[in-house]
Amino acid sequence: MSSLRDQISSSSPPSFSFEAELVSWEMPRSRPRRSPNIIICGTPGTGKTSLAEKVSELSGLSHINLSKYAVDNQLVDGWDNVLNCAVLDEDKVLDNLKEKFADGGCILDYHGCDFFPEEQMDLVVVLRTETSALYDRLKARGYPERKISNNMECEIFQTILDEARESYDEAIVMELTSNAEAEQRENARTLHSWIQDWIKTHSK
Ligand SMILES: Nc1ncnc2c1ncn2[C@@H]1O[C@H](COP(=O)(O)OP(=O)(O)OP(=O)(O)O)[C@@H](O)[C@H]1O
Repeated sequence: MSSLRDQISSSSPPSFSFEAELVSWEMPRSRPRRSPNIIICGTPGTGKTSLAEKVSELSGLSHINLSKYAVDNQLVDGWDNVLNCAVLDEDKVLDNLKEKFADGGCILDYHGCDFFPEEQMDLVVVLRTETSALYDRLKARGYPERKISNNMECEIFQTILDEARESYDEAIVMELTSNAEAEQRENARTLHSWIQDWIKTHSK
């Protein structure tokens, strides 16, 4: 009498195959975003917050002023005495924002951009401002000379633009000039129509 093992090994294959079972089981994927996530970055004073507010008004996406958000939600890791601003605890920030990023529809405004996960970002906007206009804006804020010159150097050496290009696929990095108010309105319209196109394309 044949053993159970023999019976199993000699029996014809079952009607389903193990391979087919495996193929039908997919890796869990992050849920698709219904709206894009956008970072607006650039040297302090280039107009990130004011542009993000305008785009948020036009598009309905939610604006997160990251420096303020991090302070309000205790996601900071000290104070930078040179730049005179809070130092973010990047891990805490990412952990705090991961659900929002997964849903999509965030317009983040922050001077840097390199620590956001590339797969969660759809567009990285880098604002650029001529040095004379930037100097006037920073001076009007009453910033100390050291802070002004640090920020001016950052803009002259296009530090943030390089950071964006090194951290993300260049196809999603958009450089926009932000020297005059008319330009800011134009930038807001450009980003609004980019968002509408993105939503149309991704809802098909
Ligand atoms: N394109 C522009 N033309 C003229 N003025 C502008 C423009 N963009 C911003 N401003 C003005 O410059 C100042 C700084 O703008 P804003 O606070 O938006 O800059 P920011 O990049 O967010 O700065 P920070 O990083 O320090 O928060 C504001 O008074 C704003 O009205």
